[in-house]
Amino acid sequence: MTLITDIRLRRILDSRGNPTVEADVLTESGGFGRAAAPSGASTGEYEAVERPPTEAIAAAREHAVPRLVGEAYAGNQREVDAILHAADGTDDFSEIGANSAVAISMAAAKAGADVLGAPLFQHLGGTFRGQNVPIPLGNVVGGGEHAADATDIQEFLVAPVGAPSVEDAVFANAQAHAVVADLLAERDVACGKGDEGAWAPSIDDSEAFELVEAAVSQVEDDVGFEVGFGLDVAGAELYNNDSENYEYSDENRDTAEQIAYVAELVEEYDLVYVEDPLDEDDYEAFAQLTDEVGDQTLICGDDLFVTNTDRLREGIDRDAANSILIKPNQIGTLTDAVDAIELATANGYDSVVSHRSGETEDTTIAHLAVATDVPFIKTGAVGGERTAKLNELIRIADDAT
Ligand SMILES: C=C(OP(=O)(O)O)C(=O)O
Ligand SMILES: [Mg+2]
Repeated sequence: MTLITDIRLRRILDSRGNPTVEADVLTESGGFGRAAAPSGASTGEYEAVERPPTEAIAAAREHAVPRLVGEAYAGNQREVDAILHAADGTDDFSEIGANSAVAISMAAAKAGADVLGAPLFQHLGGTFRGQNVPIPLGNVVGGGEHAADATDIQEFLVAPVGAPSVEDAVFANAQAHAVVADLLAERDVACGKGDEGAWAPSIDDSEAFELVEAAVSQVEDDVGFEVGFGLDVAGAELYNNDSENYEYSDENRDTAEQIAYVAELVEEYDLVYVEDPLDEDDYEAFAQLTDEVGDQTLICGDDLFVTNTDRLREGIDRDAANSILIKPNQIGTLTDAVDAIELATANGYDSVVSHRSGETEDTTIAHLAVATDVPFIKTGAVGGERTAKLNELIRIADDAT
């Protein structure tokens, strides 16, 4: 029934105005799935390779499409994804592009769900999933690679950890985003938004901490449940391999100083989440920080792990973190992403399913997060390509997908 009969690939726009790959998968019994690849800006060095969309599409048409059409069943995700790997023939999708691979992988999953007449999360996770919807981490202030002339730390994330429902959590994040705008206006700080819809003011990190702390506490008082905050430091972007320093606008920190700085931030602001506090090659420094504050907060590896089970296994062996960011396009298929989540869960790591800075209206990650029962999803606070996922989570909780 889910035999793939056609795959169509095209270039569409992403949220930055760049081209990305969209895939349609059609099946014998009329099933249809459509998905689009997101795209990172602060990409990890060890991610699967994103090719320019025109090249990725041509290569996938030549190598992958003929192996899938009339051969594979969209309902059998592992088979589809294994064929994508075999068709590519490299270990980083540098032939067909991780952007073509992930678009086809996700579109096949949607086609499989369509044939079943089931929501995507249920097709991916089984009938007992759907009761737990992850708490969204909402980016309200940011800079780094996502905005020019803004904070050094890439993302200040609101974490409504006490929210009784995903709907309450989504609205708390949006409220915090609005409160930050009011606080900036009171200070006469003009600003635009970064790639993920967070405010991107030209302020230093210490002022951003002050603002986000104030916004979070105002929202917490208003909503009556616990709202914390966290960070994506994007440490690899700050780290200079030559100077061996983390280079901030106002000062440089060596690795020991960076560990002490982040540990202090965790204490001072009671941070519930810290992503990529250190460089993507420095498992040892990650392990030191996790040893110091890992019992108080999530230390999450994004560029460190790149959704890759080999890198995650090394991290687990070295006690480098206690959580992993999951971005399907970092590794190229849903199977690989789910394998990373399962390895994490088996070893006591929390998984955080995540968007990319360049996004589309695609909602696959909302379903993936529910299907795999992860505690958190990071997908922005406002902006159409972000609210596409947030609103889908509300629909899933309302049994309306
Ligand atoms: C979402 C992120 O940014 P990008 O997509 O640019 O890697 C991130 O670093 O977590
Ligand atoms: Mg990150």
